[in-house]
Amino acid sequence: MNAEAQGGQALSGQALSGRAESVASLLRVRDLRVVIGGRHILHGVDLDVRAHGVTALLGRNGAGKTTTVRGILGLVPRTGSVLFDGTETVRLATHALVRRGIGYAPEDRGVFAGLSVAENLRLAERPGAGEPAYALVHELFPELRQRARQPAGTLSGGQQQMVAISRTLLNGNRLIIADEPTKGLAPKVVTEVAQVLERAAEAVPVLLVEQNLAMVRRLAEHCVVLADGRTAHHGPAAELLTDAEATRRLLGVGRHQGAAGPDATGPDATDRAPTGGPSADRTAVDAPPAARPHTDREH
Ligand SMILES: Nc1ncnc2c1ncn2[C@@H]1O[C@H](COP(=O)(O)OP(=O)(O)OP(=O)(O)O)[C@@H](O)[C@H]1O
Repeated sequence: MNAEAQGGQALSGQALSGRAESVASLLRVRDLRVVIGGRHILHGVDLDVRAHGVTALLGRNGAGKTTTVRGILGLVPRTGSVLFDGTETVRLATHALVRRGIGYAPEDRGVFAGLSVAENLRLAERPGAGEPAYALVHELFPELRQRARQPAGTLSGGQQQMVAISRTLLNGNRLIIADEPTKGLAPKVVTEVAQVLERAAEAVPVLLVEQNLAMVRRLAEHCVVLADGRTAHHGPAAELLTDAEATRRLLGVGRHQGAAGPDATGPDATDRAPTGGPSADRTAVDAPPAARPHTDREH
C-alpha cells in the first residue's frame, strides 16, 4: 500500500530520523525487515515509542503488527535497527533484550490460571526488585492485593490484564509492549482494561498494539499505522482518528466508526479496525462481542 496515495504521512527512515531528533524516543525502530520461511513479512517498519505515555501500533489484520513486536523482541530473525534507550539491540537475543527492560504482555495475557494472584506475581519478580516494585503495583492496582489468594483463572479479563501488566512492572521494565489486550473482550471488560493501561502508563511507557479505536482514542497520544508490512503513517492519534477519510484509507474503518462521533468517547464504543481482509474499500467494522452478556469471568 502506498502511504502517499492514502493521504497518510509517508515515512522513510530519513523522515523519521529528523523527527526523532526533536522527540525523546525510548524505542526507535528503523527499516525493520522480517523474512519467515522465505516470505517477506516486514519490508521496512519505522516507529518511535516515546518515553512517556501510550504509543499505538495500528493496522488492519495481517498488516504486520504482531510480527513487528516479535521483531522488536528478537523472536523472529530480523534486520534493521532497533535502538532501545540509545543502544542498538537488533543483534541481541530475546533474553538479553528482556533483561534490558522491555516487558511483553501477550495477547492471551499468559496468566497461570491454577496459581493464585500472588503466585503469578511472584513468578515475574526480578531478584532484588522487592518492595518498591510491589509498592508500585499495589498503588496502581490495589485490587490485586485484596485478591492475592484468588486463583488467577477466576479473575475477570480486566483483572487478568492487571496481573499481566503487573508482572511486567515487577520485572523492573522500562517499556511495556501490550499486544491487543482487548481482543475478544466484552465492552465492559474493555473499559476495565483501558483503566489498567491508563494507570500503568503513568509509571512506564506503553507500546499498545490495538484494533479497538476507541481504546486508542482514549489512551494514545501518538500512533503508527502499518500496511502491508511497512509503516504507512505516523502522527498524533487524535488527528488520525478525527480524520474519517484517513481512518478509512489506512484502517478501513467507516466514517461512523473511525472518526470521533457521539459514541466515541470511551472504550465502550464499538469501533474496531476490520479483521477480515485488506480491501481498501471495506468499511464494515468487526462486531465486538457486545451482544454477549458480560460475566465476571469474561476473558
Ligand atoms: N510464522 C509465519 N509464517 C508465515 N507467515 C506469517 C508468519 N507470521 C505471520 N505471517 C504472515 O505475515 C503477515 C503479517 O502477520 P501479523 O500477524 O504480523 O499481522 P497483524 O497485523 O498482527 O495481524 P492481526 O491483526 O491479524 O493479528 C500475515 O499475512 C501473516 O499471515
